[in-house]
Amino acid sequence: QQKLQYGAQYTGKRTDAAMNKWRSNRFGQFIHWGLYAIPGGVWNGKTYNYAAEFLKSSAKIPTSTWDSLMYQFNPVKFNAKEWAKMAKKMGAKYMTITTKHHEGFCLWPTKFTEFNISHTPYKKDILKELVEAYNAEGIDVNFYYSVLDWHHPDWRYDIKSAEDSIAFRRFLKFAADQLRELATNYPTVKAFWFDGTWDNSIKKNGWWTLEVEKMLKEVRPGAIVNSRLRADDFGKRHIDSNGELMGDYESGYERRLPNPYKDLQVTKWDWEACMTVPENQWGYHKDWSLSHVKSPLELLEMVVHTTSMGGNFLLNFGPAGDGSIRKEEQNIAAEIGAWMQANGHVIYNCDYAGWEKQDWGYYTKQKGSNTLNLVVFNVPVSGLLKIKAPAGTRFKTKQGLEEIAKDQYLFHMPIQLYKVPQVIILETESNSGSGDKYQEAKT
Ligand SMILES: C[C@@H]1N[C@@H](C(=O)NCc2ccccc2)[C@H](O)[C@@H]1O
Repeated sequence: QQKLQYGAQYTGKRTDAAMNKWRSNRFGQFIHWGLYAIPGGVWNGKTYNYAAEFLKSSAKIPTSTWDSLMYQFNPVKFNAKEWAKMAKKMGAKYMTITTKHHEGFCLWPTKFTEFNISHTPYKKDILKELVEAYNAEGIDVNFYYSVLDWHHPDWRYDIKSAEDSIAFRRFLKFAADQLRELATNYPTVKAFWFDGTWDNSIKKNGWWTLEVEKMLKEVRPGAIVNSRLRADDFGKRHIDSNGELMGDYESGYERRLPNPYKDLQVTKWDWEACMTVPENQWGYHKDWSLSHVKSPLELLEMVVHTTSMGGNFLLNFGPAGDGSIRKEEQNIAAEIGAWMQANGHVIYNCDYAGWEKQDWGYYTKQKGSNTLNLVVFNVPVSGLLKIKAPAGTRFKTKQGLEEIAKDQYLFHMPIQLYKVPQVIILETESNSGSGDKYQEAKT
């Protein structure tokens, strides 16, 4: 253990009301929307199959050319209330919006750069419209903010000279000013999702990442920041040089989930996974035939998988440049929403149950309750669900449950065709403790 000035500020999970609400939300909608949605992955008639929000670099477009897209940004089909209603129907409890992505274009009328929504034909404060529409639906709003900024002249990937460090100090002040502006002008914001913090320039300025965390929590008490913002005294990111998680939740799972057998360490802290519908498209891409597009059921399984390991799941939508939501995304929202409508009680305010995962699916548990939720994705041909209970567990539920050995059970599922994941709720005795019926075989 060494004394760190810019390391983790506390250990263990936050248990204040703001963090408890963030944790209980479990399922959120990510929205990537910016100038990149206008070309949608196509430039001069050529389709680029890289992530659409990287078109500027994949098509080697000069900054001045890219930035002039601002004068075309006029989403005539944008309707914040419609987006919010769709998210509500999907069962999202929070929404994270890209206030500024790597391109540097700001969705709010910031004082600190002209490269913002007020200089587009649309003019109005899109961020304000979204925050109000989503909050009106009872959905919390969080802000994604990319520190990496391809537009700003003082951005540096590394600090190699005195000039670099003078320019980058100006840049860090610019970014801190924008973040203070966001925390001040949109007072219902709940959390800040930092991205674009992997470069050496940031790793060499860990002090700034802590200063931003402190400032945001001062301006907006209860505010939540992700581990991706943070670098410590030695440039260590997410986890400090003493092995402690920095920020309020771990944000390393991007387009991948922790293994439910091998990565159980994640159940010890708060974490969030973010996921694209295609293989790797966050911004709107015109051509989704270029990769696998995940089905509603594939995505729903990820939601349940994440809850079963005590994490939040942030599912990405990439609205088109005109403000419309593509049909695949509308369909996902409707299908996931239908299941969440009937079964949200096994997701919201649920957590890791501590039971050994089985092939048929996932366990979740309502905090402090004696009910155990089984969410079945893979119905065995036998119809028998294997359950290995913690030592001495006693079930209140008898229906369908067959004890076959010490702490080993089979749950009998009715043999039928299942088209959606099945939820089975088992009741355990509150003080399930010692005493067992079958002796271990002597082998
Ligand atoms: C949450 C996602 N993070 C962004 C991302 O993948 N950035 C990675 C990256 C950006 C720039 C150079 C190399 C790698 C994506 O554009 C999404 O915003």
